[in-house]
Amino acid sequence: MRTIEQITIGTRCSRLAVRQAESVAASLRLLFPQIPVTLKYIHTRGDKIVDRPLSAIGGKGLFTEEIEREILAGTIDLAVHSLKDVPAELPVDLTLGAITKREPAQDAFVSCQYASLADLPQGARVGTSSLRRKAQLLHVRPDLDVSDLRGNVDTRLRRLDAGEYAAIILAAAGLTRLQLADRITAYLPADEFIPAAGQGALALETRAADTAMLQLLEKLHDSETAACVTAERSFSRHIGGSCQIPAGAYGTIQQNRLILRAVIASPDGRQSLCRSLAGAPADAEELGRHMATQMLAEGGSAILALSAKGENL
Ligand SMILES: NCc1[nH]cc(CCC(=O)O)c1CC(=O)O
Repeated sequence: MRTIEQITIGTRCSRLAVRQAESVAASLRLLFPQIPVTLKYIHTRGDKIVDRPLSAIGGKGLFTEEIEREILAGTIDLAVHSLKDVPAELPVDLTLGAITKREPAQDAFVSCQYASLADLPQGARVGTSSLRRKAQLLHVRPDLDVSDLRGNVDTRLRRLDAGEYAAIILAAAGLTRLQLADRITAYLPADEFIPAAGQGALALETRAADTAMLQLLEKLHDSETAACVTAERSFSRHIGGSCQIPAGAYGTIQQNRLILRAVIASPDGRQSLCRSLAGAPADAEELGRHMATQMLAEGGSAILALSAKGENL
């Protein structure tokens, strides 16, 4: 097994990505003071596309491909990703060496004028580009004018502040990590606004054969978070989920039981199928698969077909 003499972490250039990579670098330096840790900034395809909704572009791994290529080439050792942005299937020679302890996974309602979703006037404009958020918003408030909002967190907040939207929806975790938690007007309840699989957790991706690195990363691994996100990602994978589809999954651990909630919705929010299942944390993968099979059979397939046809978009 090689001795690790230095660690190069690859990161996207957005303020959130850099903040996340820096926090992992700081943890590594604390745990292994003798190992120098440096960051390498990498532009991804997803970063270059700012004018169209991601759901219209398609292609998995928009934010990860270039970075993965560098891990495989050995120009970086490690990538720090928002787990939510990591496709369900990884390239064969790569693995997630650690899942760090999750921040609150909920979506945040952010507004300059209104205290909550319920306070929004009829027909108010709400910004988000996520099909899942759009469907969930329309499910409870069909009157809303949900319109596209892309860009990094700062850009989205700036557009809200400029008055383009009555409110926007963002992951609470991103705001918290950027020390912008004071911008969170309200947390959307996770049982009604089921977050995206992996939301709020960070994944450390590395070479599957790099046993020395994997051993070192174990120290950053949070097994409760890992069980939850394993179930969530298993669900997504088994429904064939991507950001093209309004679906969400959220696991929590209560008294040593893994509770998985999931949603499959139509893009217009009119149909929304929600289920909750419990199982042992050790069976997380199986729990996600079981949830997917059950929901697809109970009408999920028909709802997904609406997304595939692009109906009601
Ligand atoms: N899709 C972009 C993205 N990827 C991860 C986060 C937030 C941080 C996280 O979920 O860990 C965000 C921004 C958002 O959804 O508001």
